[in-house]
Amino acid sequence: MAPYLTRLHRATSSDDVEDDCEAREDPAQTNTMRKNDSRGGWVIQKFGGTSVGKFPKQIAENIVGVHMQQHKIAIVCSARSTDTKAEGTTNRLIKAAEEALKPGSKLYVEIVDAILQDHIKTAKELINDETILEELGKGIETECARLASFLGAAQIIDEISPKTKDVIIGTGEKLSCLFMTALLKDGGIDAEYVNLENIVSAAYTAKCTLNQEFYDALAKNLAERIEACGDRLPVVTGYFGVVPGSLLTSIGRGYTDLCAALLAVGLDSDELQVWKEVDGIFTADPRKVVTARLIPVITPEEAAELTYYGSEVIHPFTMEQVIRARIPIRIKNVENPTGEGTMIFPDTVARKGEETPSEMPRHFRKHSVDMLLQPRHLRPTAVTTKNHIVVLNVHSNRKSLSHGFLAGIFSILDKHQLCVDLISTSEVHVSMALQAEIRDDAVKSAVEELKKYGSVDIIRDLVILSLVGKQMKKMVGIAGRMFSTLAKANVNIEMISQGASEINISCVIAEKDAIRAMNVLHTHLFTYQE
Ligand SMILES: Nc1ncnc2c1ncn2[C@@H]1O[C@H](COP(=O)(O)OP(=O)(O)O)[C@@H](O)[C@H]1O
Ligand SMILES: N[C@@H](CC(=O)OP(=O)(O)O)C(=O)O
Repeated sequence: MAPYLTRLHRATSSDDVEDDCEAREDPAQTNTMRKNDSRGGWVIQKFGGTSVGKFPKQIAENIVGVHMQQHKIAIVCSARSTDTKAEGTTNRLIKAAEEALKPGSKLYVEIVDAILQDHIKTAKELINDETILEELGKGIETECARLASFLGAAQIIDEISPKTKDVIIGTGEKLSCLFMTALLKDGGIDAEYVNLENIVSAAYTAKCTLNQEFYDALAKNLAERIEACGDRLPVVTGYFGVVPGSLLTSIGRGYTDLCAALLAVGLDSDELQVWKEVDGIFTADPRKVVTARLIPVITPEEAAELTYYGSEVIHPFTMEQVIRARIPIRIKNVENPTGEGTMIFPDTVARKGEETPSEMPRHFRKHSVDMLLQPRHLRPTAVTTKNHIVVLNVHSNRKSLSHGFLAGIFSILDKHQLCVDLISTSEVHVSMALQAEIRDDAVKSAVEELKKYGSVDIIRDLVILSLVGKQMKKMVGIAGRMFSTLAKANVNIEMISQGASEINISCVIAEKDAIRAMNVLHTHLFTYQE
């Protein structure tokens, strides 16, 4: 048995962790700590897992500590990743859940122990105050013990439902926030750990769907919980409990962004800041295109399109919530806190079918008049690629009418939970591009079933290459220039899709050509055309 399981005895629920933290507070000490009592409005700061893992001191001292001079701050954190997200706590927790389902496997105990050791080691390295460190150690051990017994129970009953999986991954955000709360207190900031695992009532989840009504109610609950912190700085778990459907299946990875967005809405914040390890949104992935430039302002539609097509800068649900409430989102870099970052900002022109806003939203008036006045040049906003794509080509055997043909194909994809990123059809032929990285078994099973509609071929090792930009609808011939530029660079195009969205032109090309294709498009299409 892992050492923490023998040492831990009393606490079985995470409420005990919070009770412990409350009970041990020394009033004399908290009186001398810095308060979250600025007269400015609320700013919500979201920190991703790799930022909390790599730069916790920088966050506490140079970001939270500095911004609380001007604003009331609430921070929302994801589970720690000390190196990459792929090796981070959330992925380890998902692995632990899978292992628990293997009869007799005890690997899940080792994974939980590794998570525990990792958090304890970092705590010891960074926290100086003995009392704060001891309290944090207990909190970490309690959470890990609870998780181990939960996984043990799952192994006995041989079942982990999607909701159980949500509870398991939630441990990552709880550990991360216990740690950040302790670190802030150690640095003299009066912080309060806010565990959201019970913020959604079970009654609500049973009868509701994940719709706007649900988000509105949740935003209100979140705001009430944060207001209850008074002048303590809230450190909020990006995990917000069991939601209708399940967190992983209905919202997906990156849910902390959405949590921060709802909090920003509930508190009617001045700004939502999403802190990352990149200066903001660039005209192309800066790791792949060295000449990529930082984009100062981008519309929510463009940012969402970039996220769907491979530049995963922000969870797309986030934008909708925050922009509905007309709150600006700013992407900023934890390694360069004074940089301006990228502002996600709706233009004042109405979208199709929507009313033109009669005046600039309140928060924008204050922030960005200068930016709005800057001329926008006629050029695409960004180029992006989405990796690990397969294309399925289905040629009908003409045994059903075309409407039945497409309906049948989509019901098979739905059954295997496969999501089509791009599609191109004729009456008897359909080509679909989908992401197959973690769903390869599902793709294989779907292909077998699709054969009843005709011959199916599958092409692998592809990427979707997309040009994204609001200005493109005014740029006559942009699609032609995109494809002729690719042709001159000898890049073969497997499939084209244009027109589904007027701000995106996409095609599918071989993975081996991806970086070269992005670079030639960036060189040839991203120069100014006044
Ligand atoms: N257009 C883009 N602009 C900025 N970053 C991009 C873009 N496309 C892809 N990226 C990549 O997205 C990553 C996002 O930043 P990072 O803070 O590391 O992510 P996370 O918060 O998910 O850990 C960066 O590594 C960057 O290279
Ligand atoms: N831990 C979750 C939540 C999250 O939002 O992560 P990040 O902010 O690091 O993308 C995940 O890995 O999906």
